[in-house]
Amino acid sequence: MGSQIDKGKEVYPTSFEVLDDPRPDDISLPAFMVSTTRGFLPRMDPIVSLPREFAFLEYVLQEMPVKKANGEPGLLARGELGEFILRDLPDLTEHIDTYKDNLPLMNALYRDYSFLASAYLLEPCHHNFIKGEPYGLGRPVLPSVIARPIARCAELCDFKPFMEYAGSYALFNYKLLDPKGELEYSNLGLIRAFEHGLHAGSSEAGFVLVHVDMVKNSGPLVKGTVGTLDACTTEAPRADLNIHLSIILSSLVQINGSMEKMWGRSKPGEYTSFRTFIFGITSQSMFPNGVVYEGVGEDGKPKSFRGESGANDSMIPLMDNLLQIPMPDTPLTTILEDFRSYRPSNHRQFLAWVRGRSEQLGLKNWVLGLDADNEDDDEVLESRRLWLKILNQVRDFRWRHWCFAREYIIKKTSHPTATGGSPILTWLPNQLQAVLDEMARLYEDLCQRGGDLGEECRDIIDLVERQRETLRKEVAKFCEERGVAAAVAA
Ligand code: HEM
Repeated sequence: MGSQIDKGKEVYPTSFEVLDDPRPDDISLPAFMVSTTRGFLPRMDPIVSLPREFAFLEYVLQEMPVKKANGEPGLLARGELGEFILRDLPDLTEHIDTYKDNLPLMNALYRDYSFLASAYLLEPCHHNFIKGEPYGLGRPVLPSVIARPIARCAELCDFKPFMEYAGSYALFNYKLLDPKGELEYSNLGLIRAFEHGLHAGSSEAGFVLVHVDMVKNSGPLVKGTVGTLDACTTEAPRADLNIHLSIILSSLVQINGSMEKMWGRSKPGEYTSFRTFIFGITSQSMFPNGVVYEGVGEDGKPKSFRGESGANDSMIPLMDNLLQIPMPDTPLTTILEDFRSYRPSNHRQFLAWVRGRSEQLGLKNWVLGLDADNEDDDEVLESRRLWLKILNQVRDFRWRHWCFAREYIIKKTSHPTATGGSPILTWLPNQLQAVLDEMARLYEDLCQRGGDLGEECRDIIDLVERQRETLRKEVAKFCEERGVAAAVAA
């Protein structure tokens, strides 16, 4: 990564090395580095076995789930995890430094301690939930036997000392059932779970593994993005740019196709029960005063972190940055920006580089041919169609996502905040609305400039108009029912 461009408040790296070879055996590099082959997945499949010094940690994690791998009820089912940890878990922090040069292993330990931390903090809420009561309060203090080691691993891996989406719950938590087999859905299982996730076919496993299955397709998304940015700086014919845009488009079609399978792989009626364990501290009623990390830091002040959320996945933010999708200046967008810090640092830098580069090059105007009138008209028209179709995939993702939120969460619980701490009724619509607006605005502008964008783009824009109206009505209805101020403009 090169030096930084300071653009107002924002600082962007001026260069970034995307790996072609993810170097899976190199333990000196962080587990998460962006590549054109594995995209945003870790460079290697996640580490499953821990060194012998951590045998007790492994034992607790296997005893912990509501339903253990052998089908018997575990510590969380009996409400005994907290007591067990306080009584029996040794402080293993000193052993971490023995392995500190092995960064993928540090990532595995970070994952494992973050599972233990969330299970410990939220165990009381789980028991309130299964009695049909509100979540009540989580535990306000994380004991030093968890707080010290998670803080150390997180420091070494550059994560927050709390469960994250990529580094822990989702992207570093799958294993190949047949280690010699392929990375394909039928060959995937979870390494760690809270509820029934150690069982194939459970909704908890399906929820996590659909994310993995989608991100598996992100290599071409990365490759197409880099190719598009490069095409803007070379004398290559515009047809080359259109090839890179087509690669992005087909990758997104695959990603959305995989996402659609969520409905069957993780049942809407079963989501809220394992979800209890992935809530964060920030903006949650369960932790009104934050959480004290015993034995960490000098001041003993409570800490607060956002919870695990797909919002910290990097694929859609990559498109937001490349396509320069304008987000409204609202407190909801501030949350979107805050989510940026909950990603592997290499993902963060890549996204910042794409954002800076796209703006610096004036990519949107160039791809859409808005500044020049001496280019090959057919190829420019094709670039415009591809840009709209890529935006349409971002819309498709966010629309489906709104449907997930409606069916898996809003209709099942009145808890007002999502796991990442965003307001459940208004936050996803904030970004979906922004994409719909951008598409409608661009289409109108491009039509005024002349040239036929074709039947497919006309159909896309018809759908955009219908969804804008449906979204507005749905959000208004839910907000009225729950006494929340609607954020999606009429
Ligand atoms: C049953 C399925 C799902 C549910 C119920 C769900 C729920 C949510 C919720 C409530 C949020 C709001 C942020 C927060 O946590 O505070 C969110 C954000 C997000 N989730 Fe999911 N999610 C699901 C599946 C997925 C999948 C499979 C992905 C794939 C990577 C994903 C990626 C995202 C992204 C990118 C955002 C940010 C959206 C934006 O920028 O507009 N989610 N999710």
